[in-house]
Amino acid sequence: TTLRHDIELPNNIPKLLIEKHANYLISYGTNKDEYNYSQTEHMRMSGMYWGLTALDLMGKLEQTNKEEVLEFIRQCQNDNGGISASIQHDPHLLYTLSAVQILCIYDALDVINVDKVISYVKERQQPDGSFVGDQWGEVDVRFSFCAVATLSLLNCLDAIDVEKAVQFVLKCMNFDGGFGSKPGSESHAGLIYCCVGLLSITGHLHLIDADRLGWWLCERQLPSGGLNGRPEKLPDVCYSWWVLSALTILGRLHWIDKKGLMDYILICQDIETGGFSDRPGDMVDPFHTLFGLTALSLLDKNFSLKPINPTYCMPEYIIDRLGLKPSRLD
Ligand SMILES: COc1ccc(S(=O)(=O)N2Cc3cc(-c4ccc(C=O)o4)ccc3N(Cc3cncn3C)C[C@H]2Cc2ccc(O)cc2)cc1
Ligand SMILES: [Zn+2]
Repeated sequence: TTLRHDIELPNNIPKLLIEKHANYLISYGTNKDEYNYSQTEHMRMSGMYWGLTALDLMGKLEQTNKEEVLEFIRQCQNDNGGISASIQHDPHLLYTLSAVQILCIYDALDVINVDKVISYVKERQQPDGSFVGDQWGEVDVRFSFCAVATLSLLNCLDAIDVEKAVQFVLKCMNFDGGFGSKPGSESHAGLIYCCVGLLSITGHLHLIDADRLGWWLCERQLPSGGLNGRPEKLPDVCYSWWVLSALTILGRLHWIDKKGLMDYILICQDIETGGFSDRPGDMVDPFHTLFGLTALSLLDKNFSLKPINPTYCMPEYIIDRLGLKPSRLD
């Protein structure tokens, strides 16, 4: 038998500890001298998006300091329109998307210069349709997703060449039905989410082999119930989100053993501190806390969580308010 990387699950599964997770996220953002907080300055804008989206799903957004967040975002917009992870850092498509997602949740897009964000994103597109993340020029299909998601949230997709952006995504498709970060790169669940999400926004899902990709995604589930991101890897809560959101968009969520995955995710809660970790017993962080909650929201409506939109990883009611209709296969 092939040696499977996996973990053993204990038999008592805790229920979803919403109050603990809300307190963990609120205090993560408030005591700024705490060690972990200082280590994440280089990705602060994304960290804020992860924490605020999780709090909104739990119905706790009114416990956040909206004015402080809006002032921070305003100070992170650079002269070229791009938005950085922290004040005085370099702008990047990753943090421009996180900032726009936060402003959509707070319904406060007026605190930034939207026209300059649009031109910053447009300037990142390359002749082959791909996108670079910032002025250092690294190409990665993750940045294509950031560009398309940002512009669609700003209702301005026509600022870029959508057909060429789609062509580049198709060059990243592999024979296993999955997608890698660049043409020829190995399939990976996180990149599959980015490519499926981009094709969902632009209305090109018919270009995907949904059965072949759906099968590859279901193969991520291990005996522990958890999902990994590539064959032979260990399970990890954040892959629950990358795999489940892609399967939901492809209309094949029912191909997964939902109960097994739910138990795996619930075991990854820290019942003392609140928060979710990648695997049981590891350190929790806001990243895995968001993706544990969004996966549970997709798996079962009976957790007291708001519905999550699988394409944008934002609360469904925000996508509805923006009048956006990302496509899905039924
Ligand atoms: C702890 O080591 C890492 C490694 C990579 C990163 S990352 O920025 O390239 N990134 C996001 C990420 C964030 C965290 C984290 C810790 C504390 C906070 C506070 O907000 O956020 C932790 C991990 C992490 N990773 C790494 C990872 C997650 N599961 C397995 N791994 C190896 C993902 C990584 C890539 C990424 C994914 C989505 C996204 O929107 C942005 C970046 C960050 C920390
Ligand atoms: Zn992870």
